[in-house]
Amino acid sequence: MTDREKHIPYLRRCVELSLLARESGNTPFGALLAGPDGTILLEQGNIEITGRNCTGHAERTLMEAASKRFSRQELWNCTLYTSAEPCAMCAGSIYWGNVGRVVYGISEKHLAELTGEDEQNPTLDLPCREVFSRGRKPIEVIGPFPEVEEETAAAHAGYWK
Ligand SMILES: Nc1ccnc(=O)[nH]1
Repeated sequence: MTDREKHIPYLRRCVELSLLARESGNTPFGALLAGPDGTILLEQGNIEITGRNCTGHAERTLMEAASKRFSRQELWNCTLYTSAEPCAMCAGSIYWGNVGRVVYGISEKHLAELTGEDEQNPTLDLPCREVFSRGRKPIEVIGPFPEVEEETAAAHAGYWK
């Protein structure tokens, strides 16, 4: 198995989490935190609607939980997996939370095509690599993954107006 292939089961789990979020009345996004040995430490779906919280994106909510549970040094050796590329807010929380690696399924550009003109997700056009490039530490970013594009997009099918 190549290093790239090792990420795919985690991204598939993020898609499952995105579907669970959708079933629970939220937008279809899911994220998880994996430790240095690949153990899944935390899982999180989007909670912005049921939580009535505009910052309830899956990744930012995951980072809040992660920073309560783990030290900054521990988080630097962890990987945040997410169904869709983190927005600028979530990239900020990953940066401040000190997670060293991000792996995502579909790009923000692709997400913008899926969400279209829907006011509920006015997708930003600011790739997370650009956000991290203005920072003071080298956060590794891997994505998009064409291998999971279809199933990730399927979790959004019929959701956005
Ligand atoms: N990548 C994401 C975009 C929008 N909402 C989320 O929870 N996650």
